[in-house]
Amino acid sequence: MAAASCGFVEHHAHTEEMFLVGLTGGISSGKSTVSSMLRELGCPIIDADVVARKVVEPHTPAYSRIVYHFGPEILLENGEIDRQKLGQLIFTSEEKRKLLNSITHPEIHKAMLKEILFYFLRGYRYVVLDVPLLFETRRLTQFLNHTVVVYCDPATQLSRLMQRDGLTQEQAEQRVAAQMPLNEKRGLANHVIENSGSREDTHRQVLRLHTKLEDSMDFLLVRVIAVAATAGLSGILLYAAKMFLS
Ligand SMILES: CC(C)(COP(=O)(O)OP(=O)(O)OC[C@H]1O[C@@H](n2cnc3c(N)ncnc32)[C@H](O)[C@@H]1O)[C@@H](O)C(=O)NCCC(=O)NCCS
Ligand SMILES: Nc1ncnc2c1ncn2[C@@H]1O[C@H](COP(=O)(O)OP(=O)(O)OP(=O)(O)O)[C@@H](O)[C@H]1O
Repeated sequence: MAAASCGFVEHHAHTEEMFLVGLTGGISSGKSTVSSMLRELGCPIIDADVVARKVVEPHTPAYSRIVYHFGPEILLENGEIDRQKLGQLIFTSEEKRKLLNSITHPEIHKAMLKEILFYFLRGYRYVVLDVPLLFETRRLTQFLNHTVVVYCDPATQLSRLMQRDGLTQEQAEQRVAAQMPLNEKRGLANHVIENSGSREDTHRQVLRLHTKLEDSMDFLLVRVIAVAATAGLSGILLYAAKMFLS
């Protein structure tokens, strides 16, 4: 079985050798930055924010339920959901946020599962799931072998968020407050990427993480070889016993 970069193996997939990596963090802490670095290294990434956009496209079940509950005033002229408007509603009301989550999250998880299967069928050994609300929903954590939190200090997170999304400080603080504190998430993860510094510094840490994930795969290969060797040895012993007894 030939192993190549980032969990990709030629030939068919074996479910017992597959594993999932959860990548999370806070809003604007740098998940996309880290996941694009991992993607450049060849890792298969499933981005929950991208999936979340697909499952609310017009004519989908989640779209109909959002329009039913939030009203047609939530739509743009072309019929698509006005994400900015919906964002303003759900980041200022916990009740509305919970309602939107109850509509979108089951659809997001189903669509992600399909993508995971697609990667595994193509022979990838592991898939990285970029999920902002990984520890808030906890639905996926039981399936993960590694969890990675992209951390940055609160002041840097706030200023990057304000700058990227053109938000006021109050709006940015509301969005940060809608999630589990980043410090708490850091304590729940197996691996932490500290992204308060430069991109180069983050890149160095991503390279180290990548090596660790590849090593996990080596461990699995060693395990497979050990099992094969044990099976081979048992075969020889069985053959010797038969010869001895006959
Ligand atoms: C509220 C929406 C319309 C805002 O869309 P917009 O394009 O402006 O932002 P985008 O989707 O890129 O999300 C940006 C970030 O906001 C944060 N965020 C998004 N939804 C939520 C939520 N329900 N609760 C807390 N934080 C959230 C995440 O950190 C995410 O990375 C959109 O985020 C949405 O539909 N959210 C509900 C689905 C969801 O939970 N998505 C997160 C992935 S599981
Ligand atoms: N190390 C860094 N140095 C400078 N700017 C950075 C660094 N890391 C990320 N940024 C910038 O900070 C902003 C947030 O980063 P990014 O989009 O990767 O976060 P995110 O966690 O994916 O956000 P969200 O979950 O809200 O989509 C972006 O504008 C990005 O270019």
